[in-house]
Amino acid sequence: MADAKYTIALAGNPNSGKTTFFNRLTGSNQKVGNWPGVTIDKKVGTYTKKTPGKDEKETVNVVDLPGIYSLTPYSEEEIIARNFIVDENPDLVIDIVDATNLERNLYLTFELKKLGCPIIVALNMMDEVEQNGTRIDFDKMSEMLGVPVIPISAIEGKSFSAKVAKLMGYKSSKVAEGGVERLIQKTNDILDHSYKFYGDNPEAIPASGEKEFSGDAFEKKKFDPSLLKHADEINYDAHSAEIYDEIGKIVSATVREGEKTVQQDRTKKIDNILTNKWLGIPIFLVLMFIVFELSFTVGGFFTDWIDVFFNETLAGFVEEWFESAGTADWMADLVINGIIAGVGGVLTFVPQIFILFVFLTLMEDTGYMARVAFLLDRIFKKIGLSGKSFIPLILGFGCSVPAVMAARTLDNEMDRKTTIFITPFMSCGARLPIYALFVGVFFTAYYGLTMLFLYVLGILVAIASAWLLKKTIFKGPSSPFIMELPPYRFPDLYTYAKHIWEKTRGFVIRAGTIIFLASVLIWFLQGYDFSFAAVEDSADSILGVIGNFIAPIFEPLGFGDWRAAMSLFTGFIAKEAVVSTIEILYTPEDFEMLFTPVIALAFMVFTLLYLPCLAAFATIKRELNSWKLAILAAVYQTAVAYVVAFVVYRIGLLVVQYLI
Ligand SMILES: Nc1nc2c(ncn2[C@@H]2O[C@H](COP(=O)(O)OP(=O)(O)OP(=O)(O)O)[C@@H](O)[C@H]2O)c(=O)[nH]1
Ligand SMILES: [Mg+2]
Repeated sequence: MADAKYTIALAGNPNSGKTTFFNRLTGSNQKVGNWPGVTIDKKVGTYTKKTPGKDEKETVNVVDLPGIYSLTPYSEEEIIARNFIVDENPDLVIDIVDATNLERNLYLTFELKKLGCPIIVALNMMDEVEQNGTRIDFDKMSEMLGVPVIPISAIEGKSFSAKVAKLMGYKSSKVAEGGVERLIQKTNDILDHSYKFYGDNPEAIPASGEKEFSGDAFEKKKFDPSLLKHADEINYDAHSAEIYDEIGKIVSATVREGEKTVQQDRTKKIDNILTNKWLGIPIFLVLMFIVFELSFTVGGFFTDWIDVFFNETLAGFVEEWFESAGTADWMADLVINGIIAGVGGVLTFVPQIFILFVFLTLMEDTGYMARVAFLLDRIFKKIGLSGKSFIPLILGFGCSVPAVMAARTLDNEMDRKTTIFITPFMSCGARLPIYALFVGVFFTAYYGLTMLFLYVLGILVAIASAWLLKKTIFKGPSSPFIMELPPYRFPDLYTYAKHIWEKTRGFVIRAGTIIFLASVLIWFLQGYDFSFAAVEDSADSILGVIGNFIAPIFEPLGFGDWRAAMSLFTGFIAKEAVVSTIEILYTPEDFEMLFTPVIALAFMVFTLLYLPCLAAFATIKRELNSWKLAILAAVYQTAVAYVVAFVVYRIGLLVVQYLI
C-alpha cells in the first residue's frame, strides 16, 4: 500500500456499486459487473485529499472490498473483506448501500456500527430510487442510524458518457447530484477530525477548518475484540431479528415508497421472455449465433485489410528495405517469416475479437449473463454443483486466469475444485484466433454455426466433467445457493467502453510481447538443427525432429502432421501461439492441402479442450495449492480433448462419406 496518512475501506453488499465508486474516486479501472460477486480480492487505490484553504495535499488509500452481506463470512472473498475491516483497522469505512434494497443492505451497516467502525453510509443507486418516485429522508435516517448518510449515484458524472447515457433515456438523480463530491468532502472532514467526536455524536463533527488537529492528536478508536467474538458466536436468530426490527423501524420512518417500480417492472417483463423455462436457452444460443456472425462479417471486413497490410504492404516494404540496406538473409527471414508472420497472424484477428468483446461485455454489464447462469443453474443443480460455479465459467469466455480465481466465491471446497478443473473448457478469447483462422479457410459459409458449436461444446464438456468429478474425486454435498438476479441496468458507457478497451488492449499487448517472443523462438527452432546449423527443409530442424517424433500420437485425430503437432506444443505458452506457429510453418498451399474441413474441426475441438496456457496452469496450481491436482487437471483436460477430438473426427468422416 502506498504510504498514506489515512486508509478508507469501501464495504457493502455485493453489487451495491462499491467498485463503481472506487473507480470514480481513484481513477482506477477495476472490473464492475451487474451481478453479485464481481470483486473477489481487495484492491487498493489512492486519491488526493485537499484541505480547503491549505496548499498541502495528502494521499489517502482507498480499499475496494468484495461484497459481504454480514460480518459472518462464508466464502474466501467474504473473509478477505471482513478481515480487512476487522484487522487492518481502517480510519474510515464508507458503507456503500444499495438504496433500492435498504432492508437487506442496512443489516451490514448495523454490524459495522456494532464493531465500532467509524462509518459513513453512502446511499447509492439514488437515480433508480427516484425513478420509482420513492423519497428518502436522509437527515432522519442519519439521525436514527447515528452516522452520516449521503445520497449518491456512483455512475453519474459530468462525463461525456453520462451525457450520452442521458440521450439514450437514462434518467439521472436530482438528489444525488454532486453526491459523490459531497461524500468525498464529508470523508475529508471526518478524516480531519478526531473520532472521539465522531464516534459518540456525528453531528458534532465540526465543519472542516474550524478546528485543527495535529497528526498526534489523531486518535484511532480501537475495536473492542470482544465484539468480534460476538460477531462469530452470536446467537444469530435473536441477534438478526433484533437488527431487522430496527431496520424496519428506520425504513418505515424515512422512506416513502413511490408508486412506480420501474426497474422491477422492466426487469420482470424482460425476464418473462429471457429466463423462460423453454425459451431461455434457445434465445441464448440464437444471441450467441448472431454475435459470432456479426464478429465474422463486420470484423472480417477489417481483418482482410489488416491481413493485406501485414502480409503484403509491411512484408513487402521490409523486404525491399532490407535488400537495399544489404541486411543478412537470416535477418530478413526472421523479420518477415518469423515476426511479421507470427505476430501479424494473431493481430489480424483483432477486429473479430473486438466485436466479440463488445457483445460479451454488454451481456455482462446489463445483467444478462447472470440470467444465463440462472438458466444453467437448473442443470447444475441436477449434477450437484452449485449454480455459483457458473460465474467463473462465464468469465472463462474472456480469460481463464481471472475465471479460475473467481472460483473463490464458492464456499464449498469440493465445488470450488471442480469449478477450477472445468473452467478452462470455456473457450477463452485467446483461442478465438485459432478458430477464426480455420473457419475463415474451411467453413466460411458456416462461421456462426461452427463458432457456436465450439463454444457450446466447451460448455457441455464442462458440465459432463463436473458431473464426473463430483461423482469421483470431488465427492460431497454442494451448498445450496439461490441465484440473486440483479435488475437489468443500462451499462455505464464509460465503464463499458473501458472494459472493451482493456480487453482488446490486453490482446494486442500479448501479441506484441509473449507472441512476439514465441514467434522468434519458433522461427529459430524451425530454421536450425540441434547443432545450430541452418537447415534447408524445416522438417530437419529442431522443431521438425521433435514434431515428427510426437506427430503419430495425433494421427488418429487426423492431424498427424509434425507442424500441427508442434503448434499444439507452442500453444502451451499462449493459445494464440498456435496461430503464429501455423503461420510460420505452413505455406498457404500446404495448409489447405493437409487440412480438410473434418480435420480442421477436430483440430479446433482439440485446441478448445486441451491443457490451458502456462499462465492459466500457474493460476490453477496456485488456487488448488497442489502440484498433484494441477497436473491431474492438465492431464484430464488433454485426455478429454483427445477423446472428444477423436469422436468428432470419426463422426465427421462418416458424415462426409455417407451424407455429402
Ligand atoms: N443505476 C445505477 N447503477 C449503478 C450505480 N452504481 C453502480 N451501478 C451499477 O451496479 C452494478 C454493480 O456495480 P459494481 O460497482 O460492480 O458493484 P460492487 O459493489 O463492486 O459489486 P461486487 O464487487 O460484486 O461486490 C454495475 O452494473 C454498475 O454499473 C448507480 O448509482 N446507479
Ligand atoms: Mg466490486
